[in-house]
Amino acid sequence: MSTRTSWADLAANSAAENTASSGANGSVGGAPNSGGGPGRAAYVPPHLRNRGPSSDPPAAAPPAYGGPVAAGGGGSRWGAPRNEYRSGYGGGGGRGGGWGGGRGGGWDRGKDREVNPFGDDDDTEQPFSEQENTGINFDAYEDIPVETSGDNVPAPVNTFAEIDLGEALNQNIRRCKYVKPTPVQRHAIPISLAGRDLMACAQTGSGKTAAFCFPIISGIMKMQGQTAQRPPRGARTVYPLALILSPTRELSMQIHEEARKFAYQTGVKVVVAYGGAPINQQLRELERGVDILVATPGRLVDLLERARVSLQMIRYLALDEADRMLDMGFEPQIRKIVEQMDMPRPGLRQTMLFSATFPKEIQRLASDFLANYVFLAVGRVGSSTDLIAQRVEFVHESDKRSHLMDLLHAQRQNGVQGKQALTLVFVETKKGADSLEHWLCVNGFPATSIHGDRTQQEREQALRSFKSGNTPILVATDVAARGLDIPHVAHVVNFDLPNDIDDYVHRIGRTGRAGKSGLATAFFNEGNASLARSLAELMQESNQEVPAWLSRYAARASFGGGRNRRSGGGRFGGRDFRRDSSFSRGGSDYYGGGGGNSGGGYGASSGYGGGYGPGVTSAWD
Ligand SMILES: Nc1ncnc2c1ncn2[C@@H]1O[C@H](COP(=O)(O)OP(=O)(O)OP(=O)(O)O)[C@@H](O)[C@H]1O
Repeated sequence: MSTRTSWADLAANSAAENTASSGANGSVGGAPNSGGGPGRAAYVPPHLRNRGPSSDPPAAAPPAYGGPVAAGGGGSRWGAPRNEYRSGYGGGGGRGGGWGGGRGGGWDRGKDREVNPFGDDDDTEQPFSEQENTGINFDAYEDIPVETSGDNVPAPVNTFAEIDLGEALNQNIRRCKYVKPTPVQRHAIPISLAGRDLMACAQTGSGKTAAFCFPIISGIMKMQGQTAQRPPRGARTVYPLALILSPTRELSMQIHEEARKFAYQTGVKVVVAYGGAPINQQLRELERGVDILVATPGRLVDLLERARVSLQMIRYLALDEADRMLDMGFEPQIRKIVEQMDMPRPGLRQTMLFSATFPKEIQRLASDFLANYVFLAVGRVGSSTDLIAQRVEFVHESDKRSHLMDLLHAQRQNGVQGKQALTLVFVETKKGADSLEHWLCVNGFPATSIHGDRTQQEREQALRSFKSGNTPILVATDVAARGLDIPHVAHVVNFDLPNDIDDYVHRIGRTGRAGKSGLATAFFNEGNASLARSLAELMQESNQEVPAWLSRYAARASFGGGRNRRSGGGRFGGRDFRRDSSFSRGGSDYYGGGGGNSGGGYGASSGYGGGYGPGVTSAWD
């Protein structure tokens, strides 16, 4: 295909950038440019993997992905078992509500034993100006338009130093080598610190996790000097002060890892609970004390029903991937957690919703959870970043495998100094993932897979192996589409395109993160006609070259009324649904009319919950 040369160049550039700073990725280097060279883990075909105990030794190596629960074996990081709420910890630190508590107060006894999540025990302080997060190109974000709406929106800041986050947290920000806030952080952090509810939409990879973690950690640090009222206490019930919900186990683990770094030596304890892992270990970890609970909805409901967690003391609620959390698949569970248990009402708690996409219908649903909130959009709602070069190639279903092989061969040839760039390949079904993985391995391309039919241990092992470069190709269903921050992913291939353009945005967002560039290639054929228009629009908006044939598909399509209209309307501005006078329930430009779009409307699209039959992507936990 004529795009081949330019594709290869792009892949090489993207790979170069994504491997340039791969000091932490040393295990990649063993087999220069080789797919299946010596030293690779022995390949086990998918059909043999679920038999008997997994060949993966549990937590044999320091897990790149959390293993926070399994890693608890060394005893409590916090020393003596903690009480569950703030008052139990003050211990008379007695500095009042100010920052004294950040370093002082009754927490010191536990801090000494806290595992250092940075692994840099020398603790050398660096000023903000003398460090950098390697490879971050902040200029890439400078021109992005920002829109806020709501009453009395607090002003943005330009530096972390301007924000009163507390010294212990500031030190962790320096340890993370975050020199200055990303645009979403510049706006969202002051809004949250001012106590306002927030619905925030910002591009993939632009630092949303820190944007909701910093104010939560900082707020809890401020509470440390205060005396909270003890709730009437069940035998072993714990009372977190903050709850962060996310749709997948791996994303919850990742948020936990991040939050633990940000909270290091602040005295704020972060615990994670997710399905597929033994609940007893999670219960033990909770019993040692929890300020911030990161969880997937299913496991949290379980904990609530066992009365092991109470939400009575929640002051902060954050929904990451909030549009996903409120679509038809998850909404009932989220409503149960937020509205039907003992969580304080909107206004009595602070609620933050974050995502890269926010369809208006979901915005409307989400507003039930918020009080007098600020709407923040960094870039257009649901847009993708220009940092990702997007390619769409017309590939018949029967040619997809050989086409993928061509891409991978080209990529191998352009591999940079023996370091193979990571490639993430999205497919529609779990069976499809297994079979493509098998085929790739048989053909000399070490691959692994992640999907809902694999055990949690297998999922985590697959991610570790991918991240380390041992298996530089990961075949995934949508379970890996959102939120995962995997360094060095140079190329995302949409082997099967999703039905929903927002899913496409999240998938390609696994590359081109934190100012780095990336490449996304999609295989398009007649079966994807319903996506043509929104895809062409998205590409145009992100300054990508739209192939003429795709424009023809887009023009031909009378699919405009369906779900695949771009999130939030067609121009910058007016994307807060409260501003859109034409918006009303059931009459939105998203769900009305329908046109013959197979992906259109609730229920029909795989992106919207229902119908998880065997072999069908059921990505969510
Ligand atoms: N201020 C900062 N300076 C440098 N790097 C940052 C900064 N903030 C975040 N990062 C890094 O940027 C990367 C992406 O951040 P994050 O995972 O929070 O993105 P996101 O917006 O949540 O993406 P997604 O929409 O895919 O979930 C992470 O590796 C994070 O450590």
